Amino acid sequence: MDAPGIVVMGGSGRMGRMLCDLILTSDDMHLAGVTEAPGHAWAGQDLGTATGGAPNGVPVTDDPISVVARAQAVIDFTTPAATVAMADLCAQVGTVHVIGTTGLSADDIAALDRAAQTATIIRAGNMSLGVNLLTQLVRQVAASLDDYYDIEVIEAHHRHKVDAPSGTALMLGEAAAEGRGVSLDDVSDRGRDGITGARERGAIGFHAIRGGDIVGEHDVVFAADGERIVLRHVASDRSVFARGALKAALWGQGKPPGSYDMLDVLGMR
Ligand SMILES: NC(=O)C1=CN([C@@H]2O[C@H](COP(=O)(O)OP(=O)(O)OC[C@H]3O[C@@H](n4cnc5c(N)ncnc54)[C@H](OP(=O)(O)O)[C@@H]3O)[C@@H](O)[C@H]2O)C=CC1
Ligand SMILES: O=C(O)C1=N[C@H](C(=O)O)C[C@H](O)C1
Repeated sequence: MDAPGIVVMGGSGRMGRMLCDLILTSDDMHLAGVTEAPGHAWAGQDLGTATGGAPNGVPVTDDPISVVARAQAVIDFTTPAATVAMADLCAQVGTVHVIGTTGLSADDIAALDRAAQTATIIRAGNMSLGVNLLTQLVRQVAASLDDYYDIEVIEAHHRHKVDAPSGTALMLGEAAAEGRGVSLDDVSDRGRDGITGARERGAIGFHAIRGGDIVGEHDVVFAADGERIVLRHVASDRSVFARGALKAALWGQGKPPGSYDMLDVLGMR
């Protein structure tokens, strides 16, 4: 069987560039095309030429259907609006949709769930093995401690990041809430400022640092009187996210329609 054809959305983005480079050197898949936002300077060009090299036969387009219908998977690290539109297209043509985009609203997630009735969607706020393992550890620690231990999630990212809390912070917060047997919506306390009053017992706090070129760092703190447990993940290279996404694209081949995440892909459930 031929190696699956992959379409990368937003090939000029930070994650898009990393994904294209990895796929172009992979024996397990080939780069079937790259999509860009309507009117992007690269649209209509060959990817090799657009990136200042020799032509490599990979089309860049702002008309996704022309490449998606002939591919086996789309990898999408873009924006919520672009992701929701692509989920509809993947549902129509039966292409696996791997989603790393964060900052999705409840309405966006509902739209993705509707698309997943006919499409295979794999979505995670963090595609690295390390963070997905960390979610399991956080769930376990939260289940072992009572709410005398205050939980705070602290994340740090580069100055260009547009959403907060990060998708990873929300995954870790969800894991902590699950471990504690509560709903995150009921206990979430985001970005304190001013005269906030004393901390509410049982709250799960979120704090975001933005600066420089930080790739992605997350601490989950369990703080009690007299001791503190800190679970930490540090990403120093975006390839950890890209490799997870490529693994998901291959794993999704032949899977029935539905909503999956990286715990499914990594066999960690
Ligand atoms: N789940 C995970 O493991 C990870 C998730 N992310 C998330 O991925 C997303 C992207 O991150 P990052 O790569 O740093 O961001 P960038 O802004 O560098 O890249 C996003 C790219 O998407 C492009 N784009 C926007 N709209 C469309 C469209 N309709 N069709 C095709 N391309 C489009 C943008 O183009 P233009 O600039 O022209 O608008 C841009 O090139 C964020 O939500 C981030 O949080 C990031 C890393 C890991
Ligand atoms: O925007 C980023 O860069 C990242 N986004 C993801 C998130 O929101 O958690 C994953 C990673 O931390 C990098």
